[in-house]
Amino acid sequence: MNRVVHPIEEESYRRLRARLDTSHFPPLTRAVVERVIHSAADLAYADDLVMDEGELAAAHAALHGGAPVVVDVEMVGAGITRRETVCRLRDAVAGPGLTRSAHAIRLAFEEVGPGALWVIGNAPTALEELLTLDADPALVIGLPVGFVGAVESKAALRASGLPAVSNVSEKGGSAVAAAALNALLYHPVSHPEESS
Ligand SMILES: C/C1=C2N=C(/C=C3N=C(/C(C)=C4\N[C@@](C)([C@@H]5N=C1[C@](C)(CCC(=O)O)[C@H]5CC(=O)O)[C@@](C)(CC(=O)O)[C@@H]4CCC(=O)O)[C@@](C)(CC(=O)O)[C@@H]\3CCC(=O)O)C(C)(C)[C@@H]/2CCC(=O)O
Repeated sequence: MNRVVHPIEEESYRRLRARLDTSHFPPLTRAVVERVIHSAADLAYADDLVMDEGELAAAHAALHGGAPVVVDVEMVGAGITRRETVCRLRDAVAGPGLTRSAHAIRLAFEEVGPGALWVIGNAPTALEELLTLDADPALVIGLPVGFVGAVESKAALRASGLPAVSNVSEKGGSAVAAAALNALLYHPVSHPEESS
């Protein structure tokens, strides 16, 4: 995607790189780490985020091949401005032992089926629910925030073996999760003829 980068964003990246050497990260990992840090102004994410370059490469191809993108809450979708997203929170209802966010994940899976990219930035219960489904995701960006359940749900994501972007701490949030997806959206698609 050809994107015109605003001078303020350019300056933000210049200052970020002056304070943190990210050059040792492989390309997609670097793109995600930098965009998350850029969105949160929090350099500590460099040691907190967990991801795998090979999984990112496969997810990047799926994303640019048209795989659907599902988000847990509208706030995450609002941050992903260059791609349509699926969010079923408005249709969801809370029940005994079920948050609206978790129900929304069930509804979204019924809509999109396997192979989607899932972006969870708010609700730990949404991530927990996703892990109970046979969703065969292209990627799970699991970056819910908070004191209750966020750390545990992200640890469960890592233990699941699914392709994932997560972090170890209580930090996260809608803007950070949207930024991680945007990093993959903005990263150029290389064509075989360009590398020969
Ligand atoms: C427990 C919940 C937490 N919410 C957090 C932080 C924020 N949530 C905002 C908003 C507007 C929404 N949060 C809901 C998702 C709502 N939040 C919850 C739930 C009660 C349970 C989720 C869970 O534990 O997994 C959840 C309701 C539900 O039944 O699922 C939201 C749907 C509530 C609503 O309006 O009905 C709503 C989502 C709106 C959307 O679609 O975008 C905040 C903006 C609230 C605020 O002003 O404080 C904020 C946004 C943070 C962000 O970056 O996303 C926590 C901190 C994640 C908290 C988790 C537990 C904790 O540790 O406190």
